Amino acid sequence: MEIVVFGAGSLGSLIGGLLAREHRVTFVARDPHATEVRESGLRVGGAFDFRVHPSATGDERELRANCAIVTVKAFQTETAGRQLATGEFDAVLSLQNGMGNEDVLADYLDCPILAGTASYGAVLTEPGTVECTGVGEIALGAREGGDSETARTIGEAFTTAGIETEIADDMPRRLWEKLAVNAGINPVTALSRVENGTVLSGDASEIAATAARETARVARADGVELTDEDTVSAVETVASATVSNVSSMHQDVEAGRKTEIEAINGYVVARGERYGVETPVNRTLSGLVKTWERTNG
Ligand SMILES: NC(=O)C1=CN([C@@H]2O[C@H](COP(=O)(O)OP(=O)(O)OC[C@H]3O[C@@H](n4cnc5c(N)ncnc54)[C@H](OP(=O)(O)O)[C@@H]3O)[C@@H](O)[C@H]2O)C=CC1
Ligand SMILES: CC(C)(CO)C(=O)C(=O)O
Repeated sequence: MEIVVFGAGSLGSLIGGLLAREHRVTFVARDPHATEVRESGLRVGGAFDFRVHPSATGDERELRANCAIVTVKAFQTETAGRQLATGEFDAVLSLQNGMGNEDVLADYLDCPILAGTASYGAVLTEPGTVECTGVGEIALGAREGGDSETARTIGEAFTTAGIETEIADDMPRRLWEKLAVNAGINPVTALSRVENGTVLSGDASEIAATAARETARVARADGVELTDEDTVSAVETVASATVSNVSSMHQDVEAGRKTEIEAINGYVVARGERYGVETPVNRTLSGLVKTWERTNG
């Protein structure tokens, strides 16, 4: 299969590297990473140890492939959609965190847009080298839920490349559950500068659980079956499985980078307003992170 990875940073380089063992993969990446991959290949370390040689370009326009995988940060999705619209793809799959990415892509693209979640951990440690910090799985399917032939085809391509992949007919519920996990863990760990395991006890646990319960309430107002108990236990399961992880938002604030707060807690607040669901903890967390962004990001 011909696959384009649009935004080959940490996650995109890992997933693209795994796929390149079986498929023809092109990275759309920034320099110096793109040049290093083009000239010397990509080393995948951490939980893996191999080198592959995908194509790599910084030229985002007029690309063609069976599938484009979008792995830019949520606030870069609109640019990705605009650039991908200059090319031709049978399908586009978002593996990003946060909500609304698929809708933004659908605004620009005519092909089927698939939703996905990734529980792999990845860090681009230097140009040409990505470390897998946690082997997880990919779930992908139709963004509106239900069966999808396109999702099955792309899922098979992932599986052939040795990626643990589930074809899911309930992506809206999965996206909301992942959103609840991120809404609970990410801002709490970022604002307190603690590892994920800290949200398993004390005040941090209560704040994360409340943010997750608020998210579940908004999800239900949006027509998705998600219980408070399921979301709180999802937060606990992920925090337990990633005890020593530095969450992506914590990494962003440490590095002085813009965060994905708008697509995570900001989305919960905005959707809550639409349905008349109160989300005071998400509003507070979102407001604090945005205040930090305005003054430091
Ligand atoms: N890393 C992980 O372990 C996981 C990440 N995710 C999610 O995946 C998404 C990506 O995360 P992550 O990989 O960590 O982020 P990164 O910032 O490492 O990767 C995105 C990359 O895309 C590049 N990029 C953005 N726009 C363009 C463009 N127009 N052309 C070329 N390159 C571009 C960025 O460059 P620049 O920074 O210069 O803009 C960056 O190198 C996020 O939504 C994240 O929440 C989900 C699960 C796990
Ligand atoms: C699951 C979690 C919280 C793992 O750190 C994550 O997705 C993130 O850091 O963005």
